[in-house]
Amino acid sequence: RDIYRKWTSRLPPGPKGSVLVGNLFQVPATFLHRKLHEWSLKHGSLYTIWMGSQAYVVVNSVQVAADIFDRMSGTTSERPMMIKGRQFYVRDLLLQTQGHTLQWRANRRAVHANMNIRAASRFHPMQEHDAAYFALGLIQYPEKKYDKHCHRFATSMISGALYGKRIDHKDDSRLLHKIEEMTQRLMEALMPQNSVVDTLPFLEPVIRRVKWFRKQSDDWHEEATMEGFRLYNAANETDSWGAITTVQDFETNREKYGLSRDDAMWDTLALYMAGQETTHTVMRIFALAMLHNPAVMRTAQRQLDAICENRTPTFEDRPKLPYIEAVALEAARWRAPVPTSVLHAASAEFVYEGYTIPKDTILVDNLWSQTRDASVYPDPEAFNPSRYLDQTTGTLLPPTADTHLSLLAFGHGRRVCPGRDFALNSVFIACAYLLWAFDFSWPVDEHGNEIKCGVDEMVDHAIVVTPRPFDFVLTPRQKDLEERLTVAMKA
Ligand code: HEM
Repeated sequence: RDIYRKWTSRLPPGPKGSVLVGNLFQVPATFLHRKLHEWSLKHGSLYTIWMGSQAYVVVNSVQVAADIFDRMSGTTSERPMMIKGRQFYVRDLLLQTQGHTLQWRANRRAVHANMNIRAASRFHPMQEHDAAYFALGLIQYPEKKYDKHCHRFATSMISGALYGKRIDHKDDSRLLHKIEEMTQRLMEALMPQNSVVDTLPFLEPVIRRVKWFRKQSDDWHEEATMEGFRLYNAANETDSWGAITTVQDFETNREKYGLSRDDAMWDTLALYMAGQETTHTVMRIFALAMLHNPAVMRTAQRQLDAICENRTPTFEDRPKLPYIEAVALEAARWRAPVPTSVLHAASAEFVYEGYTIPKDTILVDNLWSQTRDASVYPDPEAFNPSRYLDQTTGTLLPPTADTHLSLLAFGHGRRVCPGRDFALNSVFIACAYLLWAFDFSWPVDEHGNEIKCGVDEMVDHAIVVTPRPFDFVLTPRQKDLEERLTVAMKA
């Protein structure tokens, strides 16, 4: 039946696979985006791969993605069944894997109320403070690797906004690691190539019935519920700078949002899981980009020096710092942290360019290929913040209504990342502080050769792909830097 279905399908053609399992054995266990990109060079902007009997339509160009995920979002905003991850691990309680249901809508509304562009600005004082603390930490704790500093910063931001709990440089608490470790286990379970039951769904009733098969997922669920409530119940009212925490808002407005206490707990956990490693990764990509592109670093520093002179940057300076904003946007595009986004699915059959895409087809929003689409990003491998700027005035170009080119790394349609404004605020202010405070350079070996990390030396953490840890030298570029950062933190 499957073979007949494949032969008669009117899906876009793709790489040839074997008759029974399709492309299953051609799909690598890691760096999936590289294989999908390689196929896109041969099969174009839209192609199909088969994992057993499940069709995956891969969307590779900016225009086709805008058509399918934005214009047709009414039918393309479903999430796949993902029996192992969505059903067994999170029991359909986690926002990012939930179906396009009324419950998901209620969750999204509550999250949007907290993280939309205006609401997210209430966290500016906390973010400014923590950016100064980030820069100070790089001076005071030089033995700690840069990636650990980024990790602390990203975790402190999200846990401050959700629970009002910031993370200290000396802190090595559960807050820093526990949720991340659980997210990692979940991400692995969600990767289709790691799930036998998603490739051979007829096994589902057996696995559902036999407790032993479900041990891993049951343990994960129990642990996540416990950790989630531990954090939720201990949350502070504000982030310590006067902004209402997300938990506090949920507790005040739960009824209005249509959430139970369990829903509210899972929503905060969803934000924590989604916001920690992504933001952390962009900060690592930013440093890698500055080290490989010293001319960009100097242009950014010139703009900072002209606007801030020798005081620390603030959010108030943002409209006058378009180049720094563009550096943050380009870091997210250049090495998209979530290169194949989160899988979407079709909730009904639809026709696109003469192809018929049946209900339940999985849709891969291949952000990696889209962010290398040379028709809209000329010379896509170059790290070039100027692509977002008006070449005459140097101001930020208005967003492209059709294709949101400056925000492509955050996905599409109704599922677009609801934390993007909050994330970009964190990244903007941290980039501004680090560029204002330091020059970045590669360390050298005993022969004077630079010890570099290549732009493609990445680690795959399942869903999030991040640069490997690397060393570099930070040279202070301001007089009395430590004192000034300390003063900025107290301001
Ligand atoms: C620079 C950092 C970030 C990047 C690159 C990023 C990227 C993404 C992407 C690609 C998606 C999938 C969108 C889709 O399915 O079309 C997503 C979803 C999501 N993100 Fe982010 N994200 C970032 C930071 C954050 C932060 C800080 C939060 C929380 C405050 C967050 C919360 C979420 C949630 C809850 C979803 C699921 C939305 C849904 O399924 O309806 N993200 N993000």
